[in-house]
Amino acid sequence: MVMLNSSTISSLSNSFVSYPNISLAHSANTFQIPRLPRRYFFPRCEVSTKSRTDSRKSKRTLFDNASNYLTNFLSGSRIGSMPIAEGAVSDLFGKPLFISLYDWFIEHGSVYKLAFGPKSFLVVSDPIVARHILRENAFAYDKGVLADILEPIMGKGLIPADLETWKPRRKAIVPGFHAAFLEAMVKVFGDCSERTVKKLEAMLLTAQDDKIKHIEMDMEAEFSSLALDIIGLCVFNYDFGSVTRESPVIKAVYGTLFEAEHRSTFYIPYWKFPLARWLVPRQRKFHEDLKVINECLDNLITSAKATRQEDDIEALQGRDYSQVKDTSLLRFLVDMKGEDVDDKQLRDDLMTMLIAGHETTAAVLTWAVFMLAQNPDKMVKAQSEVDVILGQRKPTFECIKKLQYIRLIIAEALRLYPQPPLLIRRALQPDTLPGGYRGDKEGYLIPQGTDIFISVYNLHRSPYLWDNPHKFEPERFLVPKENKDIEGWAGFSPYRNQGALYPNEVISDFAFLPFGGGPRKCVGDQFALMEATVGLAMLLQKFDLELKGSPESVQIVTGATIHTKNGLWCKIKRREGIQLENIVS
Ligand code: HEM
Repeated sequence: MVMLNSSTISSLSNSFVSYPNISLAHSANTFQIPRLPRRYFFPRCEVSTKSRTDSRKSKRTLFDNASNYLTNFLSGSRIGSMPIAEGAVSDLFGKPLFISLYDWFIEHGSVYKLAFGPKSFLVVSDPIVARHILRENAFAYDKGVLADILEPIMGKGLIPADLETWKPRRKAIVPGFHAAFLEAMVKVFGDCSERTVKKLEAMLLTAQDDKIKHIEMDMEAEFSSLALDIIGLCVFNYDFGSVTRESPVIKAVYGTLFEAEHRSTFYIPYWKFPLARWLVPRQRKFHEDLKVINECLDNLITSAKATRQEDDIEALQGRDYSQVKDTSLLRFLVDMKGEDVDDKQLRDDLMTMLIAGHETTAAVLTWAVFMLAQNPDKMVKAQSEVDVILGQRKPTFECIKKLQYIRLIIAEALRLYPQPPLLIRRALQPDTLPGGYRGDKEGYLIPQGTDIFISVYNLHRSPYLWDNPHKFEPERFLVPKENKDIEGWAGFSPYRNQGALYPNEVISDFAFLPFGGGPRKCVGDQFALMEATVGLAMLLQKFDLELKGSPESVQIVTGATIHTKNGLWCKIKRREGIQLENIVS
């Protein structure tokens, strides 16, 4: 998934959006975008622990109130009465945008307007408003600037697709993630995770020869390879084998991901300049990478179409999924239609899955290990569960159902580090947002073209919705959160009472929405959750993990996902008494 950060905010103002000027609440000293020194034009922002000054508060003057009033009057809407976080651009640098948005959420409330220069953005950290935008009035919004960034890479794939393209494609793709398919995919998750485990084991054995008891590994890089292999096999039945080797296709995939990330974090939409693709070296490389992947995907599509499996088609049409031999999504999409699917559309769909499903899952595993390493008691608890449920076996679908604590660790990692931390929408028509739980109870009328960030990060760490919001407590999902104060929010019911394997946005009434919600909710949610559960369980089955340095030394950067600046370096030891060679299916 691709998210926006500070500099993309600026690129929004750079023209590809036609947006009514809904805020006049900036003054000369806050409108600094054009004067940014060049050093700010870098793609990533590091977290800074430096506390923010309160200077903005004092800048809220009569002028603000007047401009609020004027905006209100001019737009004929109530948006002007919304609290405003007005920014000096410098506020946004030195830490990721989503962290700044959290500070402003605490200061200004759960729906506020972020005014930068001539642009305003609504920042939503309210479950009732999020539910309205994502579910109740979902088709009144599109993906706004996100679609502009992703379209050159994903074409008309599901994420950037306009509503007309999206509807039939979503209908075609969703059955490919049917429970019976997922059950079959669990085997792929186990086989791929086993490769990672064996790689670590082989390195440990070599180290042992030199009397070294542990190895030091960047687990973020390992999870990235693991997730790439899994997505390749499950989506288009292609074995990248990236855990153990490099190839031009793998390099091209990483190159493309890097470019997607760079675009999401750069000030100027440079890829839109007419000659950029020939003149700018990184653009040339990007187009070469894209060509390599597209050729690979085209070959896979041609081959899938040429080898249509009659039995599989019958089984698919009779919904007898257990009889289907090739469970990859590509096979499903080709066979299910029973007729030629437009190759370009198919390629866009596959490319979207590749990008949407790769880094996101790798990031969940990364942050789960990061948190576990700081909570050794919880690591021991998780390992005990793995020992009891799995012993020395690889997980099956039935085992996943029993690995409750591992599942909750994955959910808790997603709560603390949602991927992406912001969801992006643009109003296609005027809309009335419901009243939030803090601030204005009457809600706001927003004009067409309003750009919105739904801050999943803020919702997941909201002190109004969670006890100890910043603490790693997987057990929290077992306890109901009674709601006495927030009108219109149903509160939180324990996930297991609802028959769900994992907590979700429904049981938390949009307080926990790691996969979004409503019609454009992630199609791969169960896939990703099970994949992460299997990967984590198999790692803990064999190894103890410790952070190599202090937790503070693991710096956060944002791009496509929340990830680390220099990797998640861990010390890895084999667990006492565990013999890796004994893994059985
Ligand atoms: C932990 C891993 C993952 C996370 C956290 C995640 C998160 C999300 C989120 C938040 C959205 C909604 C975006 C929005 O509303 O703007 C989304 C959409 C989507 N995701 Fe995922 N995702 C993950 C894994 C996957 C996987 C494994 C796949 C496919 C194999 C996938 C495919 C998609 C697609 C196609 C969409 C667009 C759905 C639509 O617009 O209809 N995701 N994802």
